[in-house]
Amino acid sequence: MAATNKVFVAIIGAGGVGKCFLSQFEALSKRRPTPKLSLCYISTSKKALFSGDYSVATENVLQELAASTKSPLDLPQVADYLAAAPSKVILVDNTSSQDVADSYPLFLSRGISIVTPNKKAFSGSYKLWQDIFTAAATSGAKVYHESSVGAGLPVISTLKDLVETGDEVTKIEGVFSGTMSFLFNSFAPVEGSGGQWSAEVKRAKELGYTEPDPRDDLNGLDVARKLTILARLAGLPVESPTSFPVQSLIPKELESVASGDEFLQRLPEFDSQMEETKSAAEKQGKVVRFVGSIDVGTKAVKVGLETFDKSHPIAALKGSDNIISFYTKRYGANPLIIQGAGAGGEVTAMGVTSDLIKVLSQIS
Ligand SMILES: NC(=O)C1=CN([C@@H]2O[C@H](COP(=O)(O)OP(=O)(O)OC[C@H]3O[C@@H](n4cnc5c(N)ncnc54)[C@H](OP(=O)(O)O)[C@@H]3O)[C@@H](O)[C@H]2O)C=CC1
Ligand SMILES: N[C@@H](CC=O)C(=O)O
Ligand code: NA
Repeated sequence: MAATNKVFVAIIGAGGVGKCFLSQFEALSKRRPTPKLSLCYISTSKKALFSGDYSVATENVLQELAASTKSPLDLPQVADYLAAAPSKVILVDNTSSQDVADSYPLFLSRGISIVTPNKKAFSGSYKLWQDIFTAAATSGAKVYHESSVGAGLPVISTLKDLVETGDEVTKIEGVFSGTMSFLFNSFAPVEGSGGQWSAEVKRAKELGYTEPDPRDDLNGLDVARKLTILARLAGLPVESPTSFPVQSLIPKELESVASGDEFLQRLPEFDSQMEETKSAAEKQGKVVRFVGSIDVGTKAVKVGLETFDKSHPIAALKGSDNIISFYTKRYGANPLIIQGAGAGGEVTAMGVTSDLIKVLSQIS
């Protein structure tokens, strides 16, 4: 393959993760002069920066974006614009948008590679999953999504390595949500009395751990999406994240509130419900934690609350830590375990940036 001396990068989404990605991208561009990384498009849901000569300055890009009078292009227009670029293009999707995710087959079929922390494409319908990987295989464009599970922790790459080297994954289990980990570690700690449930939820949002709408974490769907992705990579064609049992921590009375903000405002009225769950575990000398598991043999996937002895590694997690155990034929009774921060802008952006580096090494 002829060496490509320039690669264009398009970014959709400039929120908590997107901002951290931008600063990592700028530093990477300085560290790695070849191929030259050139920003050619950036947008939020309301504003965009792009130009006929495919050149967008990275200096003060967030201020320029905020001041821009240009609206984002429609997704098919973005695909046309990027496909006509005079060199290879990598699209970075830093949104949680289903519409953007649904367009991956289009982008990939036009030769545009994708890196993303967005779970929606890989945990939507099984058909979307197949369309994405078929489009990539056909066009040769690459698609990487390490931060869609465990943020920057090497969860997806490890599972792919296990499968591709011929190991047999029998079970995957652990704590897959940075938000849920933070909430239970601070609300029901192994030592001390812990905080107020609703106040901890607000803190998790302020710290950038939650999904844009924190109800997507509390209803268990975020963990269900991650398990759907891992199950599919392990060889189970799970149809969707709602095709197996998922426990929601949304109080019944708040299921139909209109917005995430109203939900957060009213959540303190229901703190007693989580206090009861916590006390029931305490009476048995245990703590409660939100976990998930995939049993590959029986095809059973589940997500919900479980109680743990205080000495259990899951009970002893700190901050937003995830812990993910892979049980495989080669590793036998002692699983391969990955542990560390599972949410937060910088650690998530790190997974996106490292995916970008992987794609660069394959297309340039
Ligand atoms: N936060 C974390 O710790 C982790 C996050 N992730 C994933 O990373 C992604 C980003 O999360 P986060 O940065 O926290 O979310 P934010 O809500 O902070 O940012 C989302 C960004 O995407 C933009 N956006 C949303 N929809 C569209 C659209 N249709 N077109 C263009 N731009 C759009 C928003 O623009 P506007 O502001 O105009 O709405 C905003 O700039 C999500 O998929 C999340 O699941 C994964 C692992 C960990
Ligand atoms: N909201 C998610 C973010 C990472 O995927 C979480 O809390 O784990
Ligand atoms: Na990861």
